[in-house]
Amino acid sequence: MKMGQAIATPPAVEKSVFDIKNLNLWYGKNLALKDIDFTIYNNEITAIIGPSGCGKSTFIKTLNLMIQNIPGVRMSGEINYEHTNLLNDRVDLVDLRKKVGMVFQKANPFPKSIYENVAYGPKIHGVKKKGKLDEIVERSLRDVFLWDEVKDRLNTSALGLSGGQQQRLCIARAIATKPDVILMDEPTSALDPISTIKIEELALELKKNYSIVMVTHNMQQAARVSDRTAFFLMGELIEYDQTSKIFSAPSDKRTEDYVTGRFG
Ligand SMILES: Nc1ncnc2c1ncn2[C@@H]1O[C@H](COP(=O)(O)OP(=O)(O)OP(=O)(O)O)[C@@H](O)[C@H]1O
Repeated sequence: MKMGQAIATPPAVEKSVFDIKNLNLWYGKNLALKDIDFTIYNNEITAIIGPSGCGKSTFIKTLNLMIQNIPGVRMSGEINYEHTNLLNDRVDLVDLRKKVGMVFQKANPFPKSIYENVAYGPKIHGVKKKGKLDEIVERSLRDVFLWDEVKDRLNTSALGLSGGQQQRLCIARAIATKPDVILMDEPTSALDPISTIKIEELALELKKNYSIVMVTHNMQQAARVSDRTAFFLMGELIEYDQTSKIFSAPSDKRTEDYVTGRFG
């Protein structure tokens, strides 16, 4: 190397968290996911978009195997997570769902106190000491920017919170067990615009420590928060790329038609 020559910074290595290959999923005889190849990367927000019925919810529910609760579901292919193919290897579902947490469209806090909602997961996973639980509850509620709003009413019912607060509580409940991945299935579709913005800001903050996969009907939301966007159509993954590319210069005409509002 010559004197004064700059040392090139090697490109950051993108680490994947899920590596999905040839995933097919049937509800009875109906093929709902067709040959999906999909890599989900660490510390990113991955948005899943597409018209109603294209398979977004089905896909996201394969990642923590929640889909298996539905009778008649059959899958083939590979869902590789932490060197394990979730479809072939024996998987401890309690452990998987600790690592791959989920938040739903409609906030679904347990009919218990705010404190108990957050402490629930850690207790199941063996944390018994009150001091440790207190610490986890406070940290989780701080991480979702809810602590200051609820610290004086931790022992009151979670059902007394507003919709937006309930959704942040559900995210706190998901992160209390220190997952790797948080799945969000239309997390803001039942919320007002201010609560929606709060959840989006929260997702941007959380991706520093977690990987987030977010199903959304709202294309502006995908464009605002996600690093990569996947466009599904009739069970197929049509295009998956950097979000900026999907919204400004998609490769597939069908993606372009969808993101420009020509159908959907
Ligand atoms: N429990 C089920 N049993 C049978 N078919 C189902 C079931 N759930 C979904 N499907 C079918 O699978 C396909 C994909 O549905 P899915 O709910 O994944 O779509 P989606 O993109 O999430 O739709 P939406 O945006 O309306 O929520 C649809 O044809 C749907 O009818």
